[in-house]
Amino acid sequence: MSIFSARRSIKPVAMDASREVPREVLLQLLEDAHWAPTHGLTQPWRFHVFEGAARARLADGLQGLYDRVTPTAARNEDKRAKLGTTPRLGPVVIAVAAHVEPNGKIPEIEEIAAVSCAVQNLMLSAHEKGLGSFWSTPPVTMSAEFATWLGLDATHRMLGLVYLGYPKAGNVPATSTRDALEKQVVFHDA
Ligand SMILES: Cc1cc2nc3c(=O)[nH]c(=O)nc-3n(C[C@H](O)[C@H](O)[C@H](O)COP(=O)(O)O)c2cc1C
Repeated sequence: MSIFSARRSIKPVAMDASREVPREVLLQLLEDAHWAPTHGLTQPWRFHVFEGAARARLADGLQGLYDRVTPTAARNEDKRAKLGTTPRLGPVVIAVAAHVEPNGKIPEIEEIAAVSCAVQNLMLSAHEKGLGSFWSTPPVTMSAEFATWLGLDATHRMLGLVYLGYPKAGNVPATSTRDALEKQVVFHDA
Protein backbone atom coordinates (compact mmCIF):
# COMPACT_ATOMS: atom_id res chain seq x y z
CA MET A 1 0.00 0.00 0.00
CA SER A 2 1.40 3.41 -0.88
CA ILE A 3 1.84 6.22 1.63
CA PHE A 4 -0.94 8.09 -0.19
CA SER A 5 -3.62 5.45 0.34
CA ALA A 6 -2.28 4.34 3.75
CA ARG A 7 -2.50 7.83 5.36
CA ARG A 8 -5.65 8.18 7.45
CA SER A 9 -7.02 11.12 9.34
CA ILE A 10 -6.65 10.36 13.06
CA LYS A 11 -8.97 12.38 15.29
CA PRO A 12 -7.37 14.26 18.21
CA VAL A 13 -9.29 12.09 20.68
CA ALA A 14 -7.39 9.07 19.29
CA MET A 15 -3.99 10.75 19.79
CA ASP A 16 -1.77 9.93 22.77
CA ALA A 17 -1.72 13.23 24.69
CA SER A 18 1.00 11.94 27.02
CA ARG A 19 3.47 11.33 24.19
CA GLU A 20 5.04 14.53 23.00
CA VAL A 21 6.24 15.04 19.45
CA PRO A 22 9.98 15.72 19.57
CA ARG A 23 10.88 19.17 18.30
CA GLU A 24 13.27 17.71 15.69
CA VAL A 25 10.46 15.55 14.26
CA LEU A 26 8.12 18.55 14.17
CA LEU A 27 10.75 20.63 12.42
CA GLN A 28 11.20 17.90 9.80
CA LEU A 29 7.44 17.90 9.09
CA LEU A 30 7.44 21.67 8.75
CA GLU A 31 10.49 21.52 6.50
CA ASP A 32 8.69 18.98 4.29
CA ALA A 33 5.66 21.28 4.19
CA HIS A 34 7.99 24.12 3.22
CA TRP A 35 8.98 22.31 0.01
CA ALA A 36 5.46 22.47 -1.43
CA PRO A 37 5.07 23.96 -4.90
CA THR A 38 4.48 27.71 -4.89
CA HIS A 39 3.72 29.99 -7.85
CA GLY A 40 6.28 32.78 -7.99
CA LEU A 41 8.03 31.25 -4.96
CA THR A 42 5.85 33.35 -2.69
CA GLN A 43 5.84 30.51 -0.09
CA PRO A 44 2.52 31.71 1.36
CA TRP A 45 2.19 29.11 4.14
CA ARG A 46 2.26 30.35 7.71
CA PHE A 47 2.19 27.87 10.59
CA HIS A 48 1.44 28.86 14.19
CA VAL A 49 2.38 25.86 16.31
CA PHE A 50 0.70 25.31 19.69
CA GLU A 51 2.16 22.83 22.16
CA GLY A 52 1.87 22.24 25.91
CA ALA A 53 0.04 24.92 27.87
CA ALA A 54 -0.39 27.04 24.73
CA ARG A 55 -3.07 24.57 23.56
CA ALA A 56 -5.31 25.56 26.45
CA ARG A 57 -4.77 29.23 25.56
CA LEU A 58 -5.76 28.38 21.97
CA ALA A 59 -8.87 26.48 23.07
CA ASP A 60 -10.00 29.29 25.37
CA GLY A 61 -9.23 31.86 22.66
CA LEU A 62 -11.30 29.97 20.08
CA GLN A 63 -14.24 29.74 22.48
CA GLY A 64 -14.02 33.45 23.11
CA LEU A 65 -13.95 34.13 19.37
CA TYR A 66 -16.94 31.81 18.88
CA ASP A 67 -18.91 33.85 21.40
CA ARG A 68 -17.96 37.06 19.62
CA VAL A 69 -18.59 36.06 15.99
CA THR A 70 -21.52 33.62 16.21
CA PRO A 71 -24.97 35.20 15.95
CA THR A 72 -27.18 34.14 18.88
CA ALA A 73 -29.57 32.26 16.58
CA ALA A 74 -26.69 30.18 15.16
CA ARG A 75 -25.10 29.27 18.51
CA ASN A 76 -24.57 25.59 19.11
CA GLU A 77 -23.42 24.61 22.60
CA ASP A 78 -21.94 21.32 21.41
CA LYS A 79 -19.77 23.04 18.80
CA ARG A 80 -18.75 25.68 21.35
CA ALA A 81 -17.77 23.00 23.86
CA LYS A 82 -15.69 21.13 21.25
CA LEU A 83 -13.70 24.29 20.50
CA GLY A 84 -12.83 24.44 24.18
CA THR A 85 -11.81 20.79 24.49
CA THR A 86 -10.41 19.49 21.18
CA PRO A 87 -7.27 21.68 21.02
CA ARG A 88 -6.38 20.32 24.48
CA LEU A 89 -6.44 16.73 23.13
CA GLY A 90 -3.93 16.89 20.27
CA PRO A 91 -0.28 17.04 21.42
CA VAL A 92 0.46 19.57 18.65
CA VAL A 93 -2.05 21.94 17.06
CA ILE A 94 -1.01 24.01 14.08
CA ALA A 95 -3.06 27.00 12.97
CA VAL A 96 -2.61 27.30 9.22
CA ALA A 97 -2.73 30.57 7.30
CA ALA A 98 -2.13 31.68 3.74
CA HIS A 99 -0.43 34.99 3.08
CA VAL A 100 -2.06 36.77 0.13
CA GLU A 101 -0.38 39.90 -1.18
CA PRO A 102 -3.12 42.46 -1.95
CA ASN A 103 -3.03 43.29 -5.68
CA GLY A 104 -0.13 40.87 -5.94
CA LYS A 105 0.85 38.84 -8.99
CA ILE A 106 -0.44 35.58 -7.50
CA PRO A 107 -4.21 35.37 -6.91
CA GLU A 108 -5.65 34.25 -3.59
CA ILE A 109 -6.88 30.93 -4.93
CA GLU A 110 -3.35 29.98 -5.98
CA GLU A 111 -1.91 30.90 -2.61
CA ILE A 112 -4.56 28.82 -0.87
CA ALA A 113 -3.80 25.95 -3.27
CA ALA A 114 -0.09 26.22 -2.40
CA VAL A 115 -0.82 26.16 1.34
CA SER A 116 -3.04 23.11 0.81
CA CYS A 117 -0.09 21.39 -0.92
CA ALA A 118 2.06 22.29 2.09
CA VAL A 119 -0.48 20.79 4.48
CA GLN A 120 -0.61 17.60 2.42
CA ASN A 121 3.21 17.39 2.51
CA LEU A 122 3.02 17.81 6.29
CA MET A 123 0.36 15.14 6.73
CA LEU A 124 2.15 12.63 4.50
CA SER A 125 5.43 13.31 6.28
CA ALA A 126 3.64 12.80 9.61
CA HIS A 127 2.27 9.47 8.42
CA GLU A 128 5.74 8.38 7.29
CA LYS A 129 7.04 9.07 10.82
CA GLY A 130 4.23 7.16 12.57
CA LEU A 131 2.27 10.26 13.53
CA GLY A 132 -1.44 10.77 13.03
CA SER A 133 -2.79 14.02 11.62
CA PHE A 134 -6.18 15.65 11.31
CA TRP A 135 -7.22 18.79 9.42
CA SER A 136 -10.10 20.54 11.15
CA THR A 137 -11.95 23.59 9.89
CA PRO A 138 -14.71 24.81 12.22
CA PRO A 139 -15.80 28.24 10.90
CA VAL A 140 -14.15 30.21 13.69
CA THR A 141 -10.77 28.67 12.78
CA MET A 142 -11.23 30.06 9.25
CA SER A 143 -12.19 33.53 10.38
CA ALA A 144 -10.45 36.87 10.00
CA GLU A 145 -10.93 37.29 13.75
CA PHE A 146 -8.78 34.23 14.37
CA ALA A 147 -6.04 35.69 12.14
CA THR A 148 -6.12 38.85 14.24
CA TRP A 149 -6.03 36.77 17.45
CA LEU A 150 -2.85 35.16 16.12
CA GLY A 151 -1.33 38.56 15.41
CA LEU A 152 -1.66 38.23 11.63
CA ASP A 153 -2.71 41.21 9.56
CA ALA A 154 -5.47 41.45 6.93
CA THR A 155 -3.23 39.96 4.21
CA HIS A 156 -3.79 36.50 5.71
CA ARG A 157 -6.53 33.92 5.18
CA MET A 158 -7.05 31.27 7.84
CA LEU A 159 -7.30 27.62 6.77
CA GLY A 160 -8.12 25.93 10.04
CA LEU A 161 -6.14 23.70 12.38
CA VAL A 162 -3.97 20.66 11.80
CA TYR A 163 -3.66 18.30 14.76
CA LEU A 164 -0.61 16.07 15.11
CA GLY A 165 0.14 13.29 17.55
CA TYR A 166 1.12 9.67 17.93
CA PRO A 167 -1.97 7.45 17.82
CA LYS A 168 -2.99 5.88 21.14
CA ALA A 169 -1.73 2.31 21.56
CA GLY A 170 -4.09 -0.09 19.81
CA ASN A 171 -5.86 2.70 17.95
CA VAL A 172 -7.55 1.41 14.82
CA PRO A 173 -7.95 4.26 12.33
CA ALA A 174 -11.40 4.77 10.88
CA THR A 175 -11.60 3.28 7.44
CA SER A 176 -11.82 5.60 4.49
CA THR A 177 -12.80 5.06 0.91
CA ARG A 178 -12.67 6.85 -2.40
CA ASP A 179 -15.06 6.59 -5.31
CA ALA A 180 -14.01 4.77 -8.45
CA LEU A 181 -11.30 6.93 -10.02
CA GLU A 182 -13.18 6.93 -13.31
CA LYS A 183 -15.70 9.34 -11.76
CA GLN A 184 -13.03 12.00 -11.26
CA VAL A 185 -10.91 11.64 -14.37
CA VAL A 186 -11.55 12.36 -18.02
CA PHE A 187 -8.86 11.46 -20.53
CA HIS A 188 -8.86 13.66 -23.62
CA ASP A 189 -6.85 11.63 -26.06
CA ALA A 190 -8.33 12.10 -29.50
C1 LIG B 1 -9.51 21.26 3.83
C2 LIG B 1 -9.99 20.15 4.72
C3 LIG B 1 -10.77 20.47 5.82
C4 LIG B 1 -11.25 19.46 6.68
N1 LIG B 1 -12.03 19.80 7.75
C5 LIG B 1 -12.57 18.83 8.52
C6 LIG B 1 -13.43 19.16 9.61
O1 LIG B 1 -13.67 20.33 9.92
N2 LIG B 1 -13.97 18.14 10.32
C7 LIG B 1 -13.73 16.83 10.02
O2 LIG B 1 -14.26 15.96 10.67
N3 LIG B 1 -12.85 16.49 9.04
C8 LIG B 1 -12.28 17.47 8.28
N4 LIG B 1 -11.40 17.13 7.27
C9 LIG B 1 -10.90 15.73 7.17
C10 LIG B 1 -11.81 14.85 6.38
O3 LIG B 1 -12.93 14.56 7.18
C11 LIG B 1 -11.07 13.54 6.04
O4 LIG B 1 -9.98 13.81 5.21
C12 LIG B 1 -12.03 12.57 5.37
O5 LIG B 1 -12.93 12.08 6.31
C13 LIG B 1 -11.33 11.41 4.71
O6 LIG B 1 -10.62 10.67 5.67
P1 LIG B 1 -9.09 10.27 5.38
O7 LIG B 1 -8.32 11.58 5.42
O8 LIG B 1 -8.70 9.35 6.50
O9 LIG B 1 -9.03 9.62 4.05
C14 LIG B 1 -10.91 18.11 6.41
C15 LIG B 1 -10.12 17.80 5.29
C16 LIG B 1 -9.68 18.80 4.46
C17 LIG B 1 -8.83 18.44 3.26
